[in-house]
Formats: sequence, structure tokens, C-alpha cells
Amino acid sequence: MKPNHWAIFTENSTPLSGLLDQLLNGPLPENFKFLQEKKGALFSTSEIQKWMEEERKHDRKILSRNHSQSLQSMSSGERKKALFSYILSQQPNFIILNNPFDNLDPSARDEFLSKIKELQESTILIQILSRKADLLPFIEKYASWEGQKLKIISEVHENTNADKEAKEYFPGNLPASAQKHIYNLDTLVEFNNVSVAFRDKVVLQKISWKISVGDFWELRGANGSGKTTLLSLITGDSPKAYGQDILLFGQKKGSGESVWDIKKNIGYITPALTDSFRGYHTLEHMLISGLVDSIGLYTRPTEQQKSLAKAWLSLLGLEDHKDKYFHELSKGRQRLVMCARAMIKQPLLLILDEPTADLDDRAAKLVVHLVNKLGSESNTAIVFVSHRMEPGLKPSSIMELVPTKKGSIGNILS
Ligand SMILES: Nc1ncnc2c1ncn2[C@@H]1O[C@H](COP(=O)(O)OP(=O)(O)OP(=O)(O)O)[C@@H](O)[C@H]1O
Repeated sequence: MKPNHWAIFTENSTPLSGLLDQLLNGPLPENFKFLQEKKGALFSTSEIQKWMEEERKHDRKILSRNHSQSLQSMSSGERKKALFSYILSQQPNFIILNNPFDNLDPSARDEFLSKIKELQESTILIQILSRKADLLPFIEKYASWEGQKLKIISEVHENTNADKEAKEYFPGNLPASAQKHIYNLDTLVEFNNVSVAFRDKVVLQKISWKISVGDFWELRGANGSGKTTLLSLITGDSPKAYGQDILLFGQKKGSGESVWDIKKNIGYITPALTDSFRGYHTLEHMLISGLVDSIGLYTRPTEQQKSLAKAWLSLLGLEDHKDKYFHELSKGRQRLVMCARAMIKQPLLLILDEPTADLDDRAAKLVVHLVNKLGSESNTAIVFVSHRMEPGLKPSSIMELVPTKKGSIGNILS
């Protein structure tokens, strides 16, 4: 008999932990009693985080046991593949696939989909998804997780209001920062024939790229093509930048600049940065911490800082929530606040690494809309990294990393 597969639709406003706990540890919800006594496994980004922590703490390779490198040094797509192989080796009766396609480029998605299609003959699959386009084609039973309750649904609905709402969501002007960057050049970042290798594995091959004031770049590339590596050369987080022909904010790399000199010009968000705000941070403090680049706020904010934070919160429609804690917000709103936090100091360059990962359709559209607004109404240059073609995103240029046997080359599409 064909296994009983289910898709459970979620919205970012409802946390998933209760659902996962019920499915994996019980008591099982009505309609899911067929999982009783069955061995389950969870395929999700949070599981990858857990294993990374485990490998780091105990200096023991588990997911990466068949690889020469650590889980930490793998790209996000490589980590997903490693978790999937590990789960298969455990031969579970059912697998919960939590937004399985996030972080995967189109060809990795196809590859993953064909593996899952084979697996569906023998293993029960429960897909949890927030983007309707991700629905696995063979699933015929649907439920939704709303307000901590599982509801059986017969059809999948598109959120047709999302476009309209997104356009009308951020009606005001961008708040002006009191901090002004004195920068008289046109070029912010320039790479000339930059190559990077890890031991004998060449990742980037002779990349030349120029980011100018006010540019809006989308950075594309398959999993493992070197997007994060390339960005780490800009943010000052990689020793591989030394000895290369790289110009950062008017200074040649390696000419005595400090990491702080570079970072003060950059605002950025990454999935890991959002995760680092776990404590009790009010929205007002979250935003103000973007002015001083700290996680948390350690000095009393000035009236000027408070009024700037207020202006950003009002742009996001969150003016009445300044004292609310960041972790109490929906994931979608958290991401909007992270964008505003990165932008509040009006940096010369804004780096957005997968800002829509893990969001539902509506929340992703809102983030795209906010980013378009930042791109069109400020002089800040933007680099937007995503594996999905985000509908509605309006970059002015695209840098695509194209893997070759000798590392990825850069293909500029304008
Ligand atoms: N410290 C390291 N040691 C060894 N290999 C590394 C290290 N850092 C990165 N790599 C390798 O470099 C390649 C590029 O990784 P990177 O994370 O830059 O890719 P990416 O394009 O961001 O991928 P993804 O889209 O999957 O996140 C990968 O194959 C990765 O395993």
C-alpha cells in the first residue's frame, strides 16, 4: 500500500515547535495516529544547527563523517545534503521535511525532488511548507497549522492578496540618518582577478567585480559556487582576502585597515545573525543596536536614536510595538526588522544573504518590496543573495557565479 503522505501549510505567525513535538513525540494529532510506534526523523535547518553545535562541542564528525571537511565549513546546500544522507542511513519510517527546498538552487532542487520521489514509495513523508510553489507533486492530503492547531483542508489556496498588500505596505519615506558617511568616490568595492582556494579545491577563479554607490546587485549561483566565500572577502571575515587585488571603500585590502574600518560601512543580515538575537531585545533596542553594530544594547540610547528607531518602526507599521520583544514577532516581521536594523545607519553597502529563506509567500513578498524600496530610495548599494528567483525583485545588475572545473567564474548580467 502506498504510504500516507501529508503536506502541512504553515504561516510565519505561528511557531512550529508545538507541531514538530506532537508529530515526533506525541500525543499525535487526530488524522496522524498512523504514525504511532513509527520511527520518525526531522529534516530541517534547525536540525543542521543542532548537529553543527554537536560537532563543534564534542569535536566529533557525525553528519560530515564521509566528508573531508567539517559541517561548519560546508556551504548551506552541502549541509542539507549531508543531513539527508544521514537520515536515510537511519532508515526512519517517516520523515518530516520542513521547508526542504530552502537554500537549494534550482538544479539541487530537481536532484532532491527525484530522490524524494523514489523515497515516497517506501517512506511516509510529511512536508511542512510555507511557500505554496514547493508542494511535492505526489502529496494529496493537506492540513494547515494555524494558532497552534492542526486543521484538515481540502484545497491549497494561493494568497492572492499578497501583491496588493505588499505595494501598499510601506507608504512613507525612508527615515534619514543623522550619521552621514563622507565618501567622495564612486566605487565602493572592486575585485580584480580574485581567486580563492581551500587546500587544493579552487572555489573562485579570477573574479572581477565592481560595486558602485547606489548599485542594486543580485548575487546568484548554484549551491557551493562560492557566494558566501565572495561576500566574506568584502565583510572582512576571511583571511583569504589578503594578498589579493581588492579595493574596499577606497582602501586597498591589506593596507593597514581594521575590520572595524570596513564593517562600519556595511549593514548586513544573514540567517545566523537573526538567530543570534535570542534574548530579550525590544524592537527599539534592536534597531538602535544597528547604529552601533552590537548584538544587544549596552548604553542608554539618546533621544535622537530613539526617534530614528521610531521612524523606522513606523515605516514598518510597527510603531505601537517598540517595547515588544523581538522573539515574540512572527518570522516575517522579524526579517523586516532585521532589514531595518541593517539599514538604520544608512551604510554605504547593504548585504542581504538569503533574507527570504524560511518565510511564507506573503512575508517573502513584503521583504522583497522593502528591499526594492531601499534600493530605489537611498544611495546605499545592495547585494541580495537568494536561491529562489524572487518574483518582483528589481535588481539593476546580476552577478552569477558559474562553477567550472577550476572554480567558479563570475558572469555579469545587467
Ligand atoms: N573553510 C573551508 N574549508 C574548506 N572548504 C570550504 C571552506 N569554506 C567554504 N568551503 C567550500 O567552498 C565552497 C563554496 O562555499 P560557499 O559557502 O561560499 O558556497 P555558496 O555559494 O554560499 O553555497 P550555498 O548556496 O550552498 O550556501 C563549498 O564547496 C564549501 O564546501
